[in-house]
Amino acid sequence: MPQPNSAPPPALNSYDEFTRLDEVVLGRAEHYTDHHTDTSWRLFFYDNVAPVLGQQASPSGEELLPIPPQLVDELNEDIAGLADALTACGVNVLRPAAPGKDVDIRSPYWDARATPPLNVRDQTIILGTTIVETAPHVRARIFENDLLKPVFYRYYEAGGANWLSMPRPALARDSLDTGYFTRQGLDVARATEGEMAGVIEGLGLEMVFDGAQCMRLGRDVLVNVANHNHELALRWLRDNLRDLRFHRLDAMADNHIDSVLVPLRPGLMLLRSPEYLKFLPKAMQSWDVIYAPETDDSNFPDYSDLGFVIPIGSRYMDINLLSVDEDTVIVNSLYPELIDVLERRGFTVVPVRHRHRRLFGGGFHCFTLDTVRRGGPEEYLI
Ligand SMILES: NC(=[NH2+])NCCC[C@H](N)C(=O)O
Repeated sequence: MPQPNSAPPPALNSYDEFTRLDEVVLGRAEHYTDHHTDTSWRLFFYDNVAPVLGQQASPSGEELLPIPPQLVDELNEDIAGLADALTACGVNVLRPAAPGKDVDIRSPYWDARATPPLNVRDQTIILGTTIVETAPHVRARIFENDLLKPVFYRYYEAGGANWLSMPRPALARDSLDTGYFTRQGLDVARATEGEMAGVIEGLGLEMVFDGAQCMRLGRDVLVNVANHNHELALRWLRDNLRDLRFHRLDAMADNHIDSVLVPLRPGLMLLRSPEYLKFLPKAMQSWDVIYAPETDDSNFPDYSDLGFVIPIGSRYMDINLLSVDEDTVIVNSLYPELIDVLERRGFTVVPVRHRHRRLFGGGFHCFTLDTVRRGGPEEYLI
């Protein structure tokens, strides 16, 4: 509960990715001890992990893949740098509660080692003045938002904020759609074999969706739909948030799109490559584009000595920048090529080091949930 003398929190208001940021939730990585590489995890990261599954992911059929603690310490150091940079930019930084221990969770159909609330972009979308909790794909993440509840109640108690939650999926044996991969001719056996989850008779594909499948542009929201799990979620969004216009992006990526596309200001976006233009709404195809510059392998740490080499994120993770306002962006200092391009376009770049972005599946946009920005439900797609 708020202390009697503390200033009232600002009202939840977040309609876009680029207007002036006043308050943000920044994830944390304590107790990130393992990747629980069950079927839900393997399918979620299949684009990145398929080539290495069967090698490092489960060397002896074990589902828990221990993460060397040194890497988590270094990740926490880099997140502390991000917190300092945000504060120096005048942004109020809130944190999820800490898990306080390694957490094992169990549903009637499966069990999992819980993931800490690091990529807080994923299980929630702020749509204007509404907190929308989404429907996790990865079983290990199903209770992750519990640790954000103190923050959500802070806004809810202050008034002005609505709070909705998609139906919580059971994530039973047949809940997840493998269609995105099979349509590309890929064999998903390496993800689905050894599936431990129980069956719920009569339950097929469920609504399953992550917040990071959306990009917000005022009244318009782009939504990546790569399979039937997502299709159900898009319908739910349309039914429940009637003042917003949702634009379906047809399988622009397997799930998240924030390492493909980041709108920088009205009329200008950062895009992974020209191949992605065709997925965007017509009105956006005429925007000015900054394409992600090539980067060097030397900008990525070498993990061979640690024997831990599962990249769950792609080489493009650093597209995933966070805008403080339409002229100021926080960018990984280990992507100097992008910093250079943005500075030449007149941006003030705040460089923050982030070493292990490919191991924890997130960049600065993923690690943050921007709860208070100044923009409203503007019309940017005209
Ligand atoms: N919000 C996030 N966790 N985004 C991460 C997207 C990562 C994307 N799948 C890639 O490998 O590039």
